[in-house]
Parts: sequence; structure tokens; C-alpha cells
Amino acid sequence: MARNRKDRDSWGNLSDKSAYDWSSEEEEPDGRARPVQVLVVKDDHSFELDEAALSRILLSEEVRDREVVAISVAGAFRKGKSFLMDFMLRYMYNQASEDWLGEPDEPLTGFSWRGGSERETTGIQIWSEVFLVDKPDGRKVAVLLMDTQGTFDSQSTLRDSATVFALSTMISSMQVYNISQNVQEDDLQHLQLFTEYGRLAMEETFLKPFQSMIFLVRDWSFPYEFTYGQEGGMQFLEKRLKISENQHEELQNVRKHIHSCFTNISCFLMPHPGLKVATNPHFDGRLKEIDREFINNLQVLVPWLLSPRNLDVKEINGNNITCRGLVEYFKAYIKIYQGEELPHPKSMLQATAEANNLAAVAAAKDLCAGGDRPFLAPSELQARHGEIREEALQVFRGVKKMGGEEFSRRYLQQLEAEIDEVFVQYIKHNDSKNIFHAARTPATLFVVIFIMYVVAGVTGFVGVDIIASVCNMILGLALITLCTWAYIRYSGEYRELGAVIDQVAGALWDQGSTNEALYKLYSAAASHRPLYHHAFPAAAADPQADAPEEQDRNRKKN
Ligand SMILES: Nc1nc2c(ncn2[C@@H]2O[C@H](COP(=O)(O)OP(=O)(O)OP(=O)(O)O)[C@@H](O)[C@H]2O)c(=O)[nH]1
Ligand SMILES: [Mg+2]
Repeated sequence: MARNRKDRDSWGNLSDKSAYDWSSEEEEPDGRARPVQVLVVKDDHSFELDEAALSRILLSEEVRDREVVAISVAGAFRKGKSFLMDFMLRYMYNQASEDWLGEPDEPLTGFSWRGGSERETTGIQIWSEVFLVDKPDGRKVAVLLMDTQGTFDSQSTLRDSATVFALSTMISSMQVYNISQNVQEDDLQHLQLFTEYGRLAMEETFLKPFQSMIFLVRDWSFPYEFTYGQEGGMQFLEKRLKISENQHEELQNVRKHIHSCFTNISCFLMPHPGLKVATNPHFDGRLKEIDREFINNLQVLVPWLLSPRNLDVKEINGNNITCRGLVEYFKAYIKIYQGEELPHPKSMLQATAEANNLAAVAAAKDLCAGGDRPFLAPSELQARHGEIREEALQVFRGVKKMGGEEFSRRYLQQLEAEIDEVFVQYIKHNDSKNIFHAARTPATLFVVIFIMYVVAGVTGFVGVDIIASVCNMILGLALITLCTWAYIRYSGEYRELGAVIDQVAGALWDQGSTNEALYKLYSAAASHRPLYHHAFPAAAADPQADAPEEQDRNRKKN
């Protein structure tokens, strides 16, 4: 088994810099390049970008202003992604040479790969050397290789997998989607979920959000249907991604989504590398132990992906991105995933169970939606509410829901709370239909006017003029208040003042003890102090008007 870093010397002409032009900033003490972890997924499932490491690699003088080509491999865990990446490294280091694949006895090193059932790569790792390549059109571009954490390992949440996949797709100009044996519908559905999660974090653009997507099917076993390689791959993929009229909407949507996300979509069918590669625990990547068919196809695949002519510069919103720009985008994107504004992707069962339960809650709540009924006596209302509540809970319990009893209990509680809330609203609404309630304020004011009129008449007749004038004044005030109230009700303006009038009238209306009525009057006045100050700013500006005790004290002092 190859634990790469130990025996790196075996691979490729590291000292022969003439064959290629590369820059190395992040090296091991002995000068060799290595994979560098730039995105860390922590134990608590949070993400951290190692900005320092990323900057050391991408902001080194030779590369920072070069346009960047970023190549990434992503897909389910334990499917030979890092293994493939290491062959890409060999090609990058030996581009000029025909036999870039190296010696038959050379162990495969570079990004860490190994056999076994437990995951190996975590987060996102980039190769510490950024390769400078001359494109046929004379441009020198920087090539960055990126290896990613496999999706759906047993330690990652769906959100972890989606984030790594989405980030690597957003950052790369070419995403190699590494899948095993066939392109299954769930492979497409996951791609849809992950790319949607990526698109959420990006700015809306009229262009397709991502660039090249290569479906790399490993262990393809049906070369008699579609031949190995790119041509067979394209025919196969065309069939798989075809949208037709009579297809179910669900299948159509997945395909439309994938087409809408990528500028280029292609496919390569790779043969099985042989049992030694797949099952021998001591296999260390030597070519001589790999099936010839696999090697032949590797010799087609890697140059097809990486030859200078095929390298596409990373574009975002139609602009070519340099290494410096890529660092900024990486930082900006990771911030969005670190924040809480994005929804958390959920497993299919969880999402379905939530949808089921919410639909059942909605159906049950529909029962409680009372139409416009006339005023009901409160006791009758209470009884009706009890009946409807029971009926609604029955409806909820009767609907078949996924997710089990425990899961749906939360929704049952939510339903109960919502029904009670509807009831409270209904009581208020019912109350407002009580005709006496609505007439309380004008009735009170009428009574005040009437009493004042009578008292003023009597006291005027008896000759106590001062009381008569006070009563007349109150009568006048009550009349103005009545007119104001009517205007507010009619126009809907100054509603706060309307509320004060209602409250004062309510306090007067109250049949309880006089004390209670007075207290209510006082509290109504107290709660509207700001309104009072607003209406009479001069009074508020005079501090002494607010403090009679203070005045008293001053008087005593003098
Ligand atoms: N069947 C099969 N096995 C392969 C292939 N390529 C590599 N392997 C083996 O798959 C195992 C895992 O390889 P890695 O490159 O570490 O896989 P990975 O996808 O990077 O795994 P993680 O980093 O855990 O996500 C190794 O034992 C390889 O020898 C292939 O094309 N087919
Ligand atoms: Mg790996």
C-alpha cells in the first residue's frame, strides 16, 4: 500500500525542471511538493479555510497574476479519486515526455491514496505546486490540481458532502465527477442537489454557473454496448441525459437542471484496473500490476483532460480569473457556507417526512378556517373550538406520514399550538362583532353629554353658575371628542388617538367600582404619555410642569 509522502522520490524526474515550468512555494523541508489541506472539515462539522496555505501557493510571485485552470475530482468516497489524481500529477510533471506514465516498478505517489474501506482524503487538498503551461495560443496559464473529500462517508453529514462538492465545483474550471460502474439516477440526483447548493451561494447570473463537468465512469463493464473512452462515454451520456416528452417530470427536471448548470458536459468510460488494484492490500500503484486495458485508457484520459490545448481557464460571470482572483472567490464562497443563511440540505427521507408532516398540518388546519359567521356567545364558541380541535387532530393522525411517530410528534404539537392561536384570533374577531362593544365609546360619550346637559341646566337654574359653566365645558369637550372619534373611525387616520378615546370611554363605561374606573383612566393616560407630550410639546418642555412635588419643595425652601 502506498502512503505517498514516504517514498515520493520514486516518482518522476522531480529534479528535471526543464521539461516543464513550475513554481513551488509550499514544499516539504527536502524541497518536494506535497498535497496541502486548504479546506478543513472540523469534528463539529464546521468548515475552515486555511487562508495562509492557500495564499502561499496561489499568491506566489510566479503565478498570482496568471490566469488559472483549476481541475478537481469529486464523487463518492473510496472510488479511486486520489489514485487518478496522482496519474494527473505524473502527466503534469512529465508533459514533454511520451512515456509520462513512468516506470513499471514505480510506486504511485502524490495525493494520499490507499486501499481499505475507510475514507482517506478529507476537506479539499490542493497540490502545492502550481504548474505553468503554455497554451497553443501563446498564453501561459497556471494549472491547479485539487483533490476532494469523498461524499457519503460515514462521518460526514449530507451538508458536509454537499459543501465540499459544491465548493470544488464553484472553484474549478473542470470538475471530474468520479462515479462507479454506471451513471445511476441517484448519481444524477446528488449532482443536482450539490450543484443547486453551489448555485445558491453564487450571485445570480444569466450565464451557466459552472464550466466543465466530466462524468468519469470507473469499472465500466459493458464495452460491448459503449466502448471505453470518450466517444463511447459521450454516446452513453447522451442516452442517460436525454430529455423526452413522455419522461416523468421528476426525471426531466434532474436532466434540465444538470444541463442548465454546466457549459460543457462530457463523459469517459474507464475499464476496471484489475483485481490487484482493487483488492491487494500491498498494491502500491506500480504500473506492472495494473491491467493493460486500464493503462491504455489512462493514456487517453489524462492527456484528454490536461493537454495544453484542452485546458480551460476558470471563468466567473464571463471573466477570466487569475490565481489572485481565485483566492478571493474561495474566501467569499466559504464565508457563505460558514454562515447560517443557506438552508441545510437534507436526506431524502428527512425532506420527504418533513413535507408529509407539513402537508398533514396544513390539511388539518384547513378545518379550523371558520368563514364569516355572525357573533357567537363565548361559551358556544369555546364548545365549537373543542370539537373542531379534536376533529383537526384526528385528520392529522389519519394522514399517512413518513418519518415515524417520534418525528411527527413535533408537528402534532405545532398543529395544537397553531389551532389555539387561531382560536385566540377568532375570539378577538368574534368580540369585534358584538354590536354593543362597537357602540361603547359613542354611548359613553352620549351619556356624559346628557348628564352634563342636565346638570348644567339644573345648576344654572339654581344659580350655581360656576358648576354650570364647568359642566358646559365638559359637555363641549365630550362633543368634540365624539366628533373626533367619528372622524377617526371614518377615515382611519390618527388611530392612536382613537385608541386613547376608546380606552378612556371603556374606563368610564366600566360598571365596577369608581376606584377601578379611575385607576383604568389613570393607566390609560399613563400609557399614552408620549402621545400627550407629542400633542403638547410646550408642556413637556417645561420641566416643572412635570414635577409638582419639586415645585412644592422649592416653595417650602423659599
Ligand atoms: N475498482 C477500482 N478500484 C480502484 C480504481 N482506482 C483506484 N482503485 C482503488 O481504490 C482504492 C481507493 O483509492 P483512493 O484513490 O484512495 O480513493 P478515493 O476515492 O480518493 O477515496 P477517499 O479519499 O476516501 O474518498 C485503492 O485501493 C485503489 O487501488 C478503479 O478504477 N477501480
Ligand atoms: Mg482520496
